[in-house]
Amino acid sequence: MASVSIHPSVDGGVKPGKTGFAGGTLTCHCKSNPVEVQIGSDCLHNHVCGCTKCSKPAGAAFSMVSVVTSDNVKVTKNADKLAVVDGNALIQRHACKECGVHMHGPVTRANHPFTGLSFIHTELSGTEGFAAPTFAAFVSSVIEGGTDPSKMDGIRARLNELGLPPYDTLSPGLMDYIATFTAKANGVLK
Ligand SMILES: N[C@@H](CCC(=O)N[C@@H](CSCO)C(=O)NCC(=O)O)C(=O)O
Ligand SMILES: [Zn+2]
Ligand SMILES: [Zn+2]
Repeated sequence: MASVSIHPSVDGGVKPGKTGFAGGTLTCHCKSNPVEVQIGSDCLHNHVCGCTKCSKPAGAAFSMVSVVTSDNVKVTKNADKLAVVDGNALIQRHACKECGVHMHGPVTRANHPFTGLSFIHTELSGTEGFAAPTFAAFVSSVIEGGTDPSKMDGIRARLNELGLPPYDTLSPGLMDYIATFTAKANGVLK
């Protein structure tokens, strides 16, 4: 079963984060003049994501992605190498123009439940300690990325084995958070 590569950071088992971890520096894959992004806090809601938009390491079926508040994200080196992948997307993924790695993805859209958060890939940090992923999101979306549908049972079984419950959107907690935000915005809930 371990033959399915979910993501290199979890394929050998999910490693727990360090309590009180205060952040680290994310570095892109360029051999010279890499982009550096300082993260000033631990991450929240870390998960593996099967969607086609998040950047996945070569050979991996999933990305690993989490959020921090955007005030905890600072591009400290080679900011000129960054470009927004899709200006129309909710998550403004800033990728290195040379190596293609997604370095940070702020959400700035008005009146969205994720506004003020930035999506990051903590495996780009040389320092271990960021909070571990706790679930798998957009699992069925790996088919959109080219995975044979016949592999889905094995992929979901492997995710369960790793302790990453598979969902086809976000986790129930995050979906409830989004629905609560929408209900309040519509005046249905106080
Ligand atoms: N089936 C689509 C799903 C893409 C999608 O909605 N991705 C989510 C999760 S990304 C991290 O959890 C999302 O919120 N996207 C917003 C955005 O990408 O701006 C597919 O696979 O493409
Ligand atoms: Zn790069
Ligand atoms: Zn995604």
